[in-house]
Amino acid sequence: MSEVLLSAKNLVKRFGGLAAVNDVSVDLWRGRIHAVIGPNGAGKSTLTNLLSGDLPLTTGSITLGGADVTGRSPERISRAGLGRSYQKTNIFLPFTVWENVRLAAQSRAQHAASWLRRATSYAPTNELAERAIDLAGLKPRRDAIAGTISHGEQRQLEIAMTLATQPKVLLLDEPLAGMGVAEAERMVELLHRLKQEHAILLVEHDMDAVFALADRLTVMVNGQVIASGTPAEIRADAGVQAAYLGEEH
Ligand SMILES: Nc1ncnc2c1ncn2[C@@H]1O[C@H](COP(=O)(O)OP(=O)(O)OP(=O)(O)O)[C@@H](O)[C@H]1O
Repeated sequence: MSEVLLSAKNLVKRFGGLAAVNDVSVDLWRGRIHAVIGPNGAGKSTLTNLLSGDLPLTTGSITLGGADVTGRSPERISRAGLGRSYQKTNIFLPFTVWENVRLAAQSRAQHAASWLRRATSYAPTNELAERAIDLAGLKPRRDAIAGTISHGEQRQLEIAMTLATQPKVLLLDEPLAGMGVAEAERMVELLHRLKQEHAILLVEHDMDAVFALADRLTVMVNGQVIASGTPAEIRADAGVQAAYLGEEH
């Protein structure tokens, strides 16, 4: 069933005199992919950093799963259900796919007395890791060393590591960057699968993928939203064509 999992209202981020994000509001729904597009410097990464708590807001508010998470640390926002994949990879290359995902799942399960627990009590963490690997389509590569798998598979691994923390909302920053055609197609299929259970915010430069995937789009230029709507509405928007899409096509 569709529901708003994340709601950001009137977000502003100023760096000195520059409003990198200027009065941006966005709702993320379970079952929908919401893409944010715009030219370089539009404020897409800054917006993502505000939603994840990696940057403090100047003003604005964010609710996640109904709870007000405004001003919370990235760790607390993550625990409240937000999962984020970073452009820069967090993968331990000498470890296997399984070990990487297991560590990600474990990082969430850890608490002060975890060193007292018996190995058998880690079963739920193992299950989480197995499920995340399966969902990310990496089962055949489960025991491969992360440094030996393809670039596309490493991006899938980052998503599996994010899924292992059981997020409700996924923020994906350029998941298709540097991918070949076949890898990109696989990632598009994966994102289609993931949206069934998650709300997804997608920042991506590959416009073919964006228009194939997005249910809603927000177009940013110079920190501001110049249009928001369905892919068909955005395609038909004269302002968007002039400000952004016209540059590309
Ligand atoms: N930490 C910072 N300090 C000062 N200015 C910043 C900082 N981070 C970003 N900016 C500025 O904010 C504006 C928005 O940058 P941002 O990286 O969010 O854009 P973007 O849309 O993600 O661009 P790209 O597509 O190139 O990644 C730019 O003018 C950038 O120079």
